[in-house]
Amino acid sequence: MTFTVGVHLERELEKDMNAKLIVQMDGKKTRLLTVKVFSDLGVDVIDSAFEGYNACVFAYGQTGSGKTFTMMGSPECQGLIPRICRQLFSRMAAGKESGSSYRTEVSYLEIYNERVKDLLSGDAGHSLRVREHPKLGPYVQDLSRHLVSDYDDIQECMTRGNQQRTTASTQMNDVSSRSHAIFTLTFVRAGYTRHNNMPCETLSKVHLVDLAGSERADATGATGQRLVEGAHINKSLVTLGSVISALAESSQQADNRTPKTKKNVFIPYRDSVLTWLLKDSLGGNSKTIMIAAISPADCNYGETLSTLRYANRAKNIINKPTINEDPNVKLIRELRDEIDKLRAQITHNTNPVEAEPAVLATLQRKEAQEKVLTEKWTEKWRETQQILQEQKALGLRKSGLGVVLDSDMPHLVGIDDNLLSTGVTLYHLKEGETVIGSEELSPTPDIVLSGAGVLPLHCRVVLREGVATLLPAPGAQCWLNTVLLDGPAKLSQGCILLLGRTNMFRYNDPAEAAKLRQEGSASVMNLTWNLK
Ligand SMILES: Nc1ncnc2c1ncn2[C@@H]1O[C@H](COP(=O)(O)OP(=O)(O)OP(=O)(O)O)[C@@H](O)[C@H]1O
Repeated sequence: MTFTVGVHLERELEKDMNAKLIVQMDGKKTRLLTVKVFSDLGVDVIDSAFEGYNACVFAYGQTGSGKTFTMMGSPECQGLIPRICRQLFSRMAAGKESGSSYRTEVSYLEIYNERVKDLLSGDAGHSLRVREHPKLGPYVQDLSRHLVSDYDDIQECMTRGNQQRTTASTQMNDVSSRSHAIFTLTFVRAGYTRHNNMPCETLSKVHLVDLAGSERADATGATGQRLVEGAHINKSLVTLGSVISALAESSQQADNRTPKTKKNVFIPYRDSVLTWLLKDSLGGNSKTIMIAAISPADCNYGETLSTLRYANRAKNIINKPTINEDPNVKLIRELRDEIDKLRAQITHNTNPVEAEPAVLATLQRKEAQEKVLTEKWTEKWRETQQILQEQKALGLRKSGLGVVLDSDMPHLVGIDDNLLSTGVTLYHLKEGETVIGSEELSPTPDIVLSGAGVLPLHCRVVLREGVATLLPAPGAQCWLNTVLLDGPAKLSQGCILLLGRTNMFRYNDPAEAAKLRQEGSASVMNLTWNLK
């Protein structure tokens, strides 16, 4: 039997939709033109984040069908997660130019054998508890969240998390994911609208989920640990299936115009950690996309059919996404609306004359309220941006087993002579004056020291145009490179300070150090110290 397949765009509907030809037939050859998954789905996710909607993408399919390849990809061919992150940051860069500000945090977890593990904490072996907040819904207690300010930061998180993820070799896939992984971006966008200078602040949560693959034990040849993992994976995927079916049924009922036939559909979110954590994404306030990954092989016919049935049911779910606006910003907008109406009322003088003083008084009250709220919001956002800049300046990053602090601000690093102390202390010096003393001083000094010989006001460090000068308080013991100071002294890169009898610090000035490195004189300076 022969089939003839004609491929051409002829239906008016297809033409009206500007559809493109993606299947070409040439004799017995069939050519499928590349379908651009990122432009189709990824861009929607980024748009949603910028508009303040929650979004979720999850890849579902049997083991080895390409879920991880679709979501994460490889260094040569990036998947949806890195592409979405990259594009998000390039859009942010454009937005910053037009006055918007952003705050992005990342968390990355895996659900392995029904236990949640933080892929970005130093202690990934430790399992975390899932709890439910009455308003905000399910969340993972103590999950680490990482501030990221550019694509490099986020890429570092992805790489670190992927290295921690549980994978194993099975007969179906050399590097099979044995866990569900959820990469979450929490994205805040704030600024002022151009046309009426209104504060605006929205928050969006974007979950990017790479599910573990469904598998048949006979096909994967799993035994022992792999079999246990497979059982957990399958159980949570069955629950996901039940949740999807129940939600689809509930959505169809909501569409049904005869309310008498409606019954409450129970959604078994809590039957698995995966569905519990994705509760809002699956059936609530989120724009959610399911990617069905299927195998083209005939031997996987049954699994492929099952995946397509899953996807078909998921299609019927109707979510109710809403823009997550900051409550204060919403209040300011409502107040401004009221103020506009009151002003119009006074201008058009539609009310009886005796009502006017009352209207005026209300107007003044609302204006004062609006002013205070706007000022508070502006101050809060300014502080957030300052903290972000300071954290970026602090630049904590992991390097192999070590942690490196890339600070570009002048700072003091504590050198502790207490054998039992284990922490590392770093104090940034701010532009202007940094007050150093004990906690007896009021107001509290910027740097609080304790120990023998520390006066309430011990000294001040004045930083102006990159030059730091230490000014000892009268009678205070301030030693600079073993010399007791009797007046102001300029601090230079690498010098050692002893304040009181026990507080020792090294002063670092990254700008000065970079200059010295360029001049090649760092080695000379080191030698000088050693000789002293
Ligand atoms: N579109 C593709 N192009 C090239 N290689 C692909 C593609 N999709 C998947 N692969 C390759 O197929 C193998 C299996 O893919 P992947 O690990 O993404 O499957 P998976 O569905 O995540 O499996 P599991 O559920 O077992 O984790 C990998 O080696 C991957 O590089």
